Amino acid sequence: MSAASTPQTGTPAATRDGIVRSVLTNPLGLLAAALLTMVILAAVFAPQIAPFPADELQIFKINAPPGDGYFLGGDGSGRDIFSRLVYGARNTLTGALIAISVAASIGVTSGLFAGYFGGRREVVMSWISDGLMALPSLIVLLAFYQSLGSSIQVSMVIFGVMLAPGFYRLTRNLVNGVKHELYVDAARVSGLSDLRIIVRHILLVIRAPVIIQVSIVAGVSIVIQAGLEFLGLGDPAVPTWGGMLQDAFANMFVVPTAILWPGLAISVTVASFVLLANAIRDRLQQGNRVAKVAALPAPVAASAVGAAPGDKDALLEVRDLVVGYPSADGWTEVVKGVSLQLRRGEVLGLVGESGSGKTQTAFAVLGLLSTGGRILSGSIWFDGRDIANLPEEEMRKLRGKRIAYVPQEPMSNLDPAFRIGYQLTEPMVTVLGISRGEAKARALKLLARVGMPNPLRTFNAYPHQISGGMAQRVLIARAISCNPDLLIADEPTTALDVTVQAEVLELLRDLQAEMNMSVVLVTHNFGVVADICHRVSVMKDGKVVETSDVRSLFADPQHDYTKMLLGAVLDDVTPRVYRPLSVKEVSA
Ligand SMILES: Nc1ncnc2c1ncn2[C@@H]1O[C@H](COP(=O)(O)OP(=O)(O)OP(=O)(O)O)[C@@H](O)[C@H]1O
Repeated sequence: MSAASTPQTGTPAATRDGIVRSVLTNPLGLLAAALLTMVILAAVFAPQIAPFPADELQIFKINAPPGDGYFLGGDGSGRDIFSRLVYGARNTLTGALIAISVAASIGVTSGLFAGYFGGRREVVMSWISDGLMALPSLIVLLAFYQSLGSSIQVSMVIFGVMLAPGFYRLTRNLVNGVKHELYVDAARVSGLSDLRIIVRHILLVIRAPVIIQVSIVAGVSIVIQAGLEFLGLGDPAVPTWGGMLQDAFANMFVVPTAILWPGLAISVTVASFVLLANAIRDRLQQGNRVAKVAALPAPVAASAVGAAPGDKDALLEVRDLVVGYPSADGWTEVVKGVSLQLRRGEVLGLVGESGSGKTQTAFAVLGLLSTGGRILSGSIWFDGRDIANLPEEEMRKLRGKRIAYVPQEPMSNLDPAFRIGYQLTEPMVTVLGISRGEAKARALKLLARVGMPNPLRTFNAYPHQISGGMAQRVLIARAISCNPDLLIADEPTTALDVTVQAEVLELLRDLQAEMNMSVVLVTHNFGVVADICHRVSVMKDGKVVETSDVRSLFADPQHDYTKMLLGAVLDDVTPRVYRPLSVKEVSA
């Protein structure tokens, strides 16, 4: 289940390549990247590109029209507008770079530490951040201009400090969102230092939103810088777009077109930064969908494969199921031609090592594959109907009512914001169409049935007020509340402690027998298989390598992989005596 709930993101390099490629395949992203590249190249190679030095005056070219070596004409002092635009790009981008560097280094560093360590550090940093945000940036810049002089670089340093709270808040919130992830705990437990965890694990996760913020702030800095220069607060000796705007504005009635060029340079550059940020954001919102997906083969249509099973007792028959996820090289198959059969009232164990495709097979039956996942071929016959790739509305009618699901992690499957009672009654009201009162009465009976000592108290409790074992019982109660024909349980006892595991397993077995439910039990625990299953399919690398009734599997495993799995479990242990109920006994 872990892999299913944690989509594969590939290596950082691959992800970076993916982002770059998809930004460049987005027309607006490509346009923005091309324009910004031109501006950056102009800034870097200004001395080579500009035909004249930025300050070279030609007295007879004052306000001259384009021509005679001045591509865009002369400004009010007889300087080449084109050359000043090119040098202006250099100074304007440098100013923006200063503001971003200051803002991002202060904001991201403090956000990382405040978010990660929390406590007083976070309180103090948040006060400072809130204080800075409360100050009006423009007034502060004017005040500093008065005392520090006309350097636009100094103004940009101060502006960077004023922008730092934006980065601080973003980073702190992102860190708060990821610092309790299991992989961060695992890194901590494995002895990594806090600094290393922050740099290796957390920074990597938060980098994309920070890049988007950088892009937006770059645009804002250019606008503010140009505004200050336009007000005459820059160094008149340094060519900048804002300074050019001021100069052109002064001569607006003589040469109205002169204002066009710096205005265009500022607008195009700022728009490019914003479009680039949007393109990156769009890419991130698409998750891991790669650009190639459109070219991949369409999934099979429902009912396109084979005929319904002849066996009237068969509730579920999975035939040659192939499940894939898009990757840079096409579809990666994670389930490779799985076939399973399940009769009414039967419990089928799906065993295999981690990553063998058990959960993906179960999720395909539920129609709940993670984003991008598809059934590429095969069929899933449920009660005489092929439900592979059934439209979502149709699938929704089956889920909950006819096919129910018990997850591995009870706590994360209960919404902490709602009482247990609401979470139990809501599906019944929606799926069965009964009244709230009826649903409540039924929920209380179910809670008593799954072994809650005080059903009413559990009904009124929030998820954090009950234990993991109780939460799993609640989820089992919810799963059976609409009398499903098929229950899919994905490692339902793995997250529980050993004594509770046995009780929950016993509960599942009793309920299965009482309701004559068919159950697919995903597990890697042969003890669980022996306790509750009638038949078992062993999976390896996305394929079923052996299917047999449980007794034969333990007595005479056929496949080497099954022998190896059993050997690993049964080494030095006397196999327990096993006698599951037969389907007939269960139905009787
Ligand atoms: N969203 C996804 N995108 C791409 N590959 C995935 C995705 N989810 C799962 N996989 C891959 O599918 C394969 C099978 O995963 P699955 O979760 O079915 O394994 P499992 O047998 O249930 O293992 P476990 O017992 O650890 O849950 C794994 O190689 C996994 O990496």
